[in-house]
Amino acid sequence: MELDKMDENEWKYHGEGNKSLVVSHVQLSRVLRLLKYPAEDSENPPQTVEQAFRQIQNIVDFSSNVMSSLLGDNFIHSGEVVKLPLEFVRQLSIKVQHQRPAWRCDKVMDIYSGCALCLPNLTSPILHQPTHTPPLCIEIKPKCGFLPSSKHVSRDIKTKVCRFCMHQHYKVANGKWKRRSLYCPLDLFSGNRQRMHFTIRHLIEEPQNNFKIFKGGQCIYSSKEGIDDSMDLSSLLHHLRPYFLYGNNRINCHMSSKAVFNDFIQVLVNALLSGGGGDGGVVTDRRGEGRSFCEASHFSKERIRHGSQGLPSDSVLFRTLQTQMLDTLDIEGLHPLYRRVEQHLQEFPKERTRLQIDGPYNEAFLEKLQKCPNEDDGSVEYAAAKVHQYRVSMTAKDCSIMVALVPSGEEEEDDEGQTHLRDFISSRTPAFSYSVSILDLDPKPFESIPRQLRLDQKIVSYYLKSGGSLPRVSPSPLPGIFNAAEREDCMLLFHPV
Ligand SMILES: O=P(O)(O)O[C@@H]1[C@@H](OP(=O)(O)O)[C@H](OP(=O)(O)O)[C@H](O)[C@H](OP(=O)(O)O)[C@H]1OP(=O)(O)O
Ligand SMILES: Nc1ncnc2c1ncn2[C@@H]1O[C@H](COP(=O)(O)OP(=O)(O)OP(=O)(O)O)[C@@H](O)[C@H]1O
Repeated sequence: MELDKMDENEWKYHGEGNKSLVVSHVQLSRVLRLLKYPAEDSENPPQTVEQAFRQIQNIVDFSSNVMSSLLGDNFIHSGEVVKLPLEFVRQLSIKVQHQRPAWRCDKVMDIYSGCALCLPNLTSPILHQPTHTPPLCIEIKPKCGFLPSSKHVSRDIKTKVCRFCMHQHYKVANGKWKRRSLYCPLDLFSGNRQRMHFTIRHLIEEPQNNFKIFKGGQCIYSSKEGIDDSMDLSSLLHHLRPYFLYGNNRINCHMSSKAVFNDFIQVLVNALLSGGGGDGGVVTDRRGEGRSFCEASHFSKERIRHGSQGLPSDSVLFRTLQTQMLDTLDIEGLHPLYRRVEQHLQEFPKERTRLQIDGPYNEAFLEKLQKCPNEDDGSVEYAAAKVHQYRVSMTAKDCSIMVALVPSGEEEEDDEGQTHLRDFISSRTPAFSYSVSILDLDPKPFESIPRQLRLDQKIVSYYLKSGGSLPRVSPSPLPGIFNAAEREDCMLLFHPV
């Protein structure tokens, strides 16, 4: 890729979140992640070129020096900052505009700085030959997987119902989504295959911004407001079926929809529980079962046939959960420490640098949060270290996991000669090679803490006010594939491995 000869025709819209817009190269396995600004700032860039460059370099440093050490560097691709020709960026912005979802257009792409983050395209991890089956990539934004146990938590409900499940009520009431998702992160992070299987079905039913599927680098399944969901599911089934025809099925070409989805979910669960992130231990997640069950989950505990195995300590889910759990005080216990730092900075603004409030995100930063004492000694250093820990946990609560699956025997080297696809998932289901990555590991700003407290209060009060603690009704729009009987007894669909 020659940066001085960039051609917008070689790039296409790939996706976006709240802060960045991503374009992918039509041939190379590369993406560019560009910053976004509020639309009202579109006439005047809110930061200088140097500031934009620093912001993206901070993202790279935070990912490679801090998050990678906590999550396992084999899951992380930090990328590099690139400086692009401004004309290319402007043409690109015009080209992608009509493909952007309307609800994301309150922000515009940064066309002023020319700075971007260049990353491997995790949705097309290998340069597959057209004759080979394209890889399937599944992106999950799992959100917070534990219930707080901090003594600072003022509302009992927070220790019983997880933040995601409570937040769903608030999001639907505010019109962010039309329907509640019945996905529960505590089920996904449980390590119990039945619970994981059950909750992934709910991700498929109502993906919102938590679930996407790519085939050969193209998004084939995601939340699309206004589109008939059952049509979307039929089309997904059409895409998935060829991957799951095996043994006798390959010969007679028949497999029920239910069996296709079951096998797909089973392969995904296997990949999520497989190792790759570190020391290779077997099972070390010792959370008490009581604390790891959300009372709003639709999965009933009585259904558990096999006791929870916990998460393998080198799995992506274990590493993500451990990092999320650096939030030991809950936002309610953290906020007074944030105020202590804030007041200190008002008095001594130059201390911002020494306390590394905005970075640099280097080894010293990592050491500060890892060596933070257990007891509060009243110092600003203690408060800053707890805030650092909390911000790292926020990143882990908001990141996404990408699982790439390639039917076995089709793994190849990528354009850098690296073989990302490792191990082998083989059981009664078809065999896949896989790779697991974590994306969106940006540092959360220091200033985001007060917003976190306000949002927490709003979510909890709305949940209590709206009677959200009542048993949840299942509003399935998808008869035929996920019908009521299936939901009632997901156990019938689950094949233990
Ligand atoms: O606060 P939350 O839990 O709603 O998370 C925000 C996400 O909303 P979600 O609930 O996942 O739909 C939100 O995602 P969406 O824009 O809703 O897709 C962002 O990821 C936001 O992070 P940032 O401000 O862009 O760095 C996220 O904000 P942070 O809390 O990570 O700052
Ligand atoms: N390296 C990558 N390879 C392939 N696709 C990617 C990559 N990075 C991001 N994407 C895609 O682009 C989308 C938006 O990227 P990302 O989540 O980083 O944006 P964001 O604005 O930081 O999100 P958020 O709303 O969580 O703040 C992702 O959901 C993913 O589908």
